Amino acid sequence: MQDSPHARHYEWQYLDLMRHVWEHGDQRMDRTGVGTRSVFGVQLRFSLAEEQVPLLTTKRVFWKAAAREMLWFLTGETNIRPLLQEGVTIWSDWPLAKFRKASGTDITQAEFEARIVADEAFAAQWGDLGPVYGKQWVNWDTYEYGPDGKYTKGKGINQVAQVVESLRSNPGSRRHIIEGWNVAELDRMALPPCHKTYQFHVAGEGARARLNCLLYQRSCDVALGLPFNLFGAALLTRMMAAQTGLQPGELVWSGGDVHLYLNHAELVEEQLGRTPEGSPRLALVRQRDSIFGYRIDDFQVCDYAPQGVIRAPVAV
Ligand SMILES: Nc1nc(=O)c2c([nH]1)NC[C@@H]1CN(c3ccc(C(=O)N[C@@H](CCC(=O)O)C(=O)O)cc3)CN21
Ligand SMILES: O=c1ccn([C@H]2C[C@H](O)[C@@H](COP(=O)(O)O)O2)c(=O)[nH]1
Repeated sequence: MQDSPHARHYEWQYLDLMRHVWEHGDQRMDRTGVGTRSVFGVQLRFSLAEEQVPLLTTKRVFWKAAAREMLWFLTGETNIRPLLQEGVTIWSDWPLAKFRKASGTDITQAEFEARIVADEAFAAQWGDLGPVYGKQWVNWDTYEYGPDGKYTKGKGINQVAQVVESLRSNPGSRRHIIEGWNVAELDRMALPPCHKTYQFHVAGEGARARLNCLLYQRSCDVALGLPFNLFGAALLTRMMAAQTGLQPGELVWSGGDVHLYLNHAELVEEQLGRTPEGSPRLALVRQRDSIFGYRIDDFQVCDYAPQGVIRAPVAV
């Protein structure tokens, strides 16, 4: 349907969801103390064919920050330093809050970030988020059990490399999964994974075989997180397709607790007054030898002329 010029713009799914959550969501207090309106169990579908990408046009989304975050996951990094070196500040709040509490100072976010960038030892001590996405994706801990019942650390599992391999060698498999929810390590993570499970699926055969992706997100901040998460999942799927010789198919996004923070009222009102326009395209301008070889300059977004930025506070 999305290929027809008369089809409804893909972004109405997002705006309809935002309206539904705001008007019908269950209002409650949440972990952050801000309060949300929440609905449970949502599905959205977006075509990734012909370079389509679910990038919002009713506000400017800083897609390069989302792309850099995705590339950072693929490196296995869990320290915010490499992100900050590239100007991406979306993960700073948690280490900052921890440092303020421990040091008893009220250092500004900018000062804290500058110090993480300038001082490697400081970054090692204060910039790490624990075993979050990157660690689980490319280096999930294993154990080797000895005959005495004792065990030693085994070699980490690179789930991303394994899925690339399984898509190539066994496309019909129903087990192409990247999982972030490592139950035993949740307590050491700054934030347990939100976009926790990515499942891939191959439809069709030969040169027309398509790669679909289903992302299950257990908890979703519709205003700030979802625009990033949709773009990130589309980008991951495009890289996966390029690495496995498949055509990009469909992104199915599935949410558990899907919410709007109560202090996002102005954003909601402003954005729901806007109408989606245009069809941005995501181009991969360079092929790499491995899914771990992509750089930010390998991605271009064309025909993106969004409406203005809408700022909103992030709940920590
Ligand atoms: N409450 C909350 N919402 C989230 O979306 C979220 C978290 N926490 N914690 C972990 C990560 C960090 N993420 C974030 C954090 C901040 C923005 C944000 O402020 N975005 C702004 C500006 C982005 C920029 O300047 O690059 C936006 O307008 O989208 C987005 C995603 C997504 N996640
Ligand atoms: O990629 C992300 C990361 C985080 N979020 C949001 C979802 C929630 O609002 C918070 C996480 O709080 P929990 O209490 O751990 O659910 O961050 C997101 O939407 N996308």
